[in-house]
Amino acid sequence: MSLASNKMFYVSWEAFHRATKELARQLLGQNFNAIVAVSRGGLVPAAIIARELNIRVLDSICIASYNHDQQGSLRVLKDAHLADSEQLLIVDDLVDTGETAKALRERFPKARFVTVYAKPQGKPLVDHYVTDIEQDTWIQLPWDMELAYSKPLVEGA
Ligand SMILES: O=P(O)(O)OC[C@H]1O[C@H](OP(=O)(O)OP(=O)(O)O)[C@H](O)[C@@H]1O
Ligand SMILES: Nc1nc2[nH]cnc2c(=O)[nH]1
Ligand SMILES: [Mg+2]
Repeated sequence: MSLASNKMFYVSWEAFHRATKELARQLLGQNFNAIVAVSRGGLVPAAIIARELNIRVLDSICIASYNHDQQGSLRVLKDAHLADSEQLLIVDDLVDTGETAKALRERFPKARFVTVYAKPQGKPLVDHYVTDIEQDTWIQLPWDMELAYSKPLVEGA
């Protein structure tokens, strides 16, 4: 989707931390021994989950497919070196069309794949997620935003 739809879901750092901790809670007891973070968006939730589940082994796979909100062809810029296994957890911030998730499923068929946010098209590809987001809504993540002055309502838009 594109920002042209105007529907936004704004996520604060606190909300992102809370949702990611909830994701970690869902994973408790599953005995993961390593994490692959899907860079860049998956780096922050991967660090939070690693802390909550006391996982000390992390690697990254660097994938780019969007230039801001425009989806392009998917490029793997750097692969991960950890072996595929059922104890391996793949972490990304969100799943949208599912194209990134599909590539990860092919690369790591045995691993579990989790995201914090999921839109309907990508949802069937994740093992766990926390928050449903409509397909036509753009998720604004905290690292892409800054605090800004907001005009009082009486001054009009
Ligand atoms: O389900 P999809 O339609 O494939 O979209 C999901 C992917 O898009 C974003 O990454 P992006 O490619 O923008 O790179 P980034 O993580 O570096 O921001 C997001 O972090 C997911 O990895
Ligand atoms: N920040 C952000 N990145 C995305 N990549 C694919 N979909 C999205 C989205 O809704 N928000
Ligand atoms: Mg990403």
